[in-house]
Amino acid sequence: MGLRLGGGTPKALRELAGEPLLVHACRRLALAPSVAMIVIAAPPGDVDAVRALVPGAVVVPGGATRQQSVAAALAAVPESIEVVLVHDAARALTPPELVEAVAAAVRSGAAAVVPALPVVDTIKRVDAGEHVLETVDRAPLRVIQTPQGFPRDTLVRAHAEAVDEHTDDAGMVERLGHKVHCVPGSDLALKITRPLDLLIAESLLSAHPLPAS
Ligand SMILES: Nc1ccn([C@@H]2O[C@H](COP(=O)(O)OP(=O)(O)OP(=O)(O)O)[C@@H](O)[C@H]2O)c(=O)n1
Ligand SMILES: C[C@](O)(CO)[C@H](O)COP(=O)(O)O
Repeated sequence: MGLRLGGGTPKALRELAGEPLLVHACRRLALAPSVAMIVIAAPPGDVDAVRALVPGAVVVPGGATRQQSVAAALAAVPESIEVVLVHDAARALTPPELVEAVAAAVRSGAAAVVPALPVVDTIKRVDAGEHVLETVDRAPLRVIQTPQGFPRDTLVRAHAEAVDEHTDDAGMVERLGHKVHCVPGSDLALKITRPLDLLIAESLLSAHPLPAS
């Protein structure tokens, strides 16, 4: 619903440079040679609007949580598709090269692939009163982005066997005991979450337009 971004419109439909985030995201996905089809889990009240925005995509109603939305979209992926990438419309400027790198790593045999960036700030753990308990070693920490890639069967099993809510799909595959492989993430794949992120995205978009087709 884009509550942290504000504005009263489901986030995927909020505009960046005159076009919905969803359209920016799908355009970049479609430019990755590995992407054969796009399935969108849309806000349930906006399914028709989303179909009109991305005519080539399969559109299904999303769920109450991100995990439920992914499960709904996954159920609409044909059996013939062997590699599934799960992406956030909120990461609207994710470059096609990153999409392709994730798909390639899955094809090379990984059970789960995530784009990862190093942590740039000092990280501290705090108690309920906001008192610092410890300063965490940030060297082994990573910020995780999307798209996240999986062999279809692995992702289907992870969703079928999930007993609690996860903030990403790789976390569910991790729970099955599989190794999750990191590929270098991208600053362009930032998740547009707060109003500041929209300003940053505007600036990134003018600095990194897609090549004219
Ligand atoms: N029920 C939901 C909730 C989120 N998402 C998607 O998951 C991605 C990451 O979620 P987030 O950034 O948390 O989006 P919102 O849930 O819209 O944000 P907020 O929590 O601020 O409302 C977004 O592309 C969003 O569209 C989804 O498909 N289904
Ligand atoms: C999937 C994700 O984008 C990876 O960083 C993130 O976990 C989504 O989290 P949100 O709380 O639903 O924004």
